[in-house]
Amino acid sequence: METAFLQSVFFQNGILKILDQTKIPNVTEFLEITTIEDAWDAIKQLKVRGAPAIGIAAAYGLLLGIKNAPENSFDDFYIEFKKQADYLATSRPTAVNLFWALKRMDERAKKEKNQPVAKIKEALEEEAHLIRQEDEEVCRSIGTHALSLLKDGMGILTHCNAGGIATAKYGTALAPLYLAKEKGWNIKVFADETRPLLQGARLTTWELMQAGIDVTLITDSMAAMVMKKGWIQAVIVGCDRVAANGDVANKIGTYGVALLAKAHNIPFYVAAPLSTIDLDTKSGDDIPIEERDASEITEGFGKRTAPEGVKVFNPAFDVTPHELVTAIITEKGIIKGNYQVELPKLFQG
Ligand SMILES: CSC[C@H]1O[C@H](OP(=O)(O)O)[C@H](O)[C@@H]1O
Repeated sequence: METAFLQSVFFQNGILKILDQTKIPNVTEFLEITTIEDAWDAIKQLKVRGAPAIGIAAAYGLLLGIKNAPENSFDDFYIEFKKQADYLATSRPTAVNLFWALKRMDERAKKEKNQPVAKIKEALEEEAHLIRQEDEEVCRSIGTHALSLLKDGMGILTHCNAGGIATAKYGTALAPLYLAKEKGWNIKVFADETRPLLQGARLTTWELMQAGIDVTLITDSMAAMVMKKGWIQAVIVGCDRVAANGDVANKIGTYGVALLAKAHNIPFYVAAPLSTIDLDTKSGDDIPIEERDASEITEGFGKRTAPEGVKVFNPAFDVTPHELVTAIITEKGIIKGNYQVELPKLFQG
């Protein structure tokens, strides 16, 4: 039986609706967003999060920003369009889906430039819905390809949340787990809590438990021990940007998990939609890494756990060198070997 998924981001009657992921697992609450400023804030505060979900939210948020854009000429409309798109682009720097979605909306606007502006706005809403719909199909396809790497009874470790709520549906790293469940497999998942924002503890365990999938919560520092105990046969994670050489930016802590997997001779898989592969970024050194507020570490979830004024380093992501990536699982298939050569082939027709 197919898993029932909660849609975490969608657009209805001119309103952007998002599942507020900062409230999970305690409250399942949808926000109704009617301004681009609130869309920007929802992305910044991780109320909507996960690379594909961020791209979808940005496409819908842009519709809110151009609602009252001038309709006398394309040129006047496009000045406002660019201003609003550039504003959304400042919300978070690492997940390339944000920029990929905004670029796709820009290309659609230019394609329709000879239409009356009212029609262009309709076409842009159609494009935003297409981005969401396609992501659903992409994630299901990633799940199907990833499933070929898994076996009934396996132990899987994952980091952060790359589940259905981080995408239009199914997720990326978690997609094969839902398909495995549909096949009646019993895969045992170990979810890193993923400090400091605990996407693993709060979101991944919540998603998998709802689906009846066997999940055990561990602290990030326990990953080495569970691997040493032989409980893990594969690691699968999501990503926020794959560089042209196969270096992968993902939630902070992923690089350490990749090193542990290598040390224990465990395959380390990255689930990546083509919308997260950025051939314009040469290597991981060129991926902008978001740094977030110190309070996420010193008083996470409102409880102070470090002295006032302590120095803090809070990068939201790290980069796993391509040498540690066993395979990149995309909607077009599983990529191994020389990523510099293999990744561009994904985009050739
Ligand atoms: C399916 S993309 C999931 C990816 O995004 C997360 O970052 P954030 O929670 O900050 O949006 C994390 O890196 C996940 O692997």
